[in-house]
Amino acid sequence: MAVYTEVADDQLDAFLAEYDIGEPQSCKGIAEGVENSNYMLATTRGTYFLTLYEKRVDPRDLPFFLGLMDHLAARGIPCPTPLHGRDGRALRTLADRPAAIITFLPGLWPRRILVDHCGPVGTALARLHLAASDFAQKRPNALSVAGWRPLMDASRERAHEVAPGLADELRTDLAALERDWPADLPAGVIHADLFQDNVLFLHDKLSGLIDFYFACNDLLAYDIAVCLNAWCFEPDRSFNVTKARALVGGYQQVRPLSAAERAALPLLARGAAMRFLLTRLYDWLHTPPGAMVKRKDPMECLAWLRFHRSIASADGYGL
Ligand SMILES: Nc1ncnc2c1ncn2[C@@H]1O[C@H](COP(=O)(O)OP(=O)(O)OP(=O)(O)O)[C@@H](O)[C@H]1O
Ligand SMILES: N[C@@H](CCO)C(=O)O
Repeated sequence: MAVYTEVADDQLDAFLAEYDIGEPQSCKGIAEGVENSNYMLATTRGTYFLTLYEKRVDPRDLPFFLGLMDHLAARGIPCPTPLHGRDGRALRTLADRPAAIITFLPGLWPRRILVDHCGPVGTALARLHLAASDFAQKRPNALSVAGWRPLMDASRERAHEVAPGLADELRTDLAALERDWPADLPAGVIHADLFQDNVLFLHDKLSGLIDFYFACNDLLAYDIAVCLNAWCFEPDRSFNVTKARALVGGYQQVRPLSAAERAALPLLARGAAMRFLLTRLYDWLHTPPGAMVKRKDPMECLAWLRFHRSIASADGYGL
């Protein structure tokens, strides 16, 4: 259960006294999620989402994440809005942790991805990119190509515990990605983790984009590449070109891709598969037994990576 930090009643009362959102009625821990402690907070005025940021979030990044949500919500993106206290601050301290209250969005994330989910996800992603284009704060992507070798080094010696020969297999991919990674494609603020559990739907309509805690500045097309991995593979790990067409089609209704972005998609998708493989591999090997963190399967990403390796152009995705 993702409640690492318990909040005592008097701590909550003192915290809420800084806001103008009524009296607390209940504050229930939310079991899902692994990074932070999350609570559904009901007050006499409404329902809110309270997060206490745990150790994997660098507190120095929080003004970027909260400022970005403010910026996007003000431009009509269906993302949570941070609540500001009477002193104007959205970020404060609760139970010795950095903490913030954000609006509670309606909807549920889709347990089974359908083609009909993919178009709206692409469209929402493109809108996010455009809406963030005048966001002033910057946050480099620590998990882009320059960050992959150190991550690999941290797992190399034990990678065979996950799959025999894994480190050797990844060596060639990593070298190719480092050599060919594009530098001159359109860049801006990206979500960087728009997986199915970060998109809410209500009555078949996209109702929310959440979890901006990997957002950063990077290539816009890389965000599409993340989504090709996250949304277009079936549980049997086969690639679904209909989903890819819907996703990229939805994106291009709002922001058409340049020829160079289109051409770069196979490499970017291979890179995105590498990024999630390496963080999952690291967590797999370094999470102590009994920890509350639910580990995700790195082998799923290896299947994605192998597929993208075999794709020569965007045509290979049915685009
Ligand atoms: N603003 C929000 N409104 C409504 N539900 C939300 C909101 N933010 C998150 N949730 C829901 O709360 C749960 C936990 O959130 P989330 O997944 O962001 O947690 P997390 O600790 O950051 O973990 P992770 O990074 O692993 O996803 C999820 O079920 C998500 O759908
Ligand atoms: N979306 C990530 C988990 C971190 O949010 C993954 O699937 O590995």
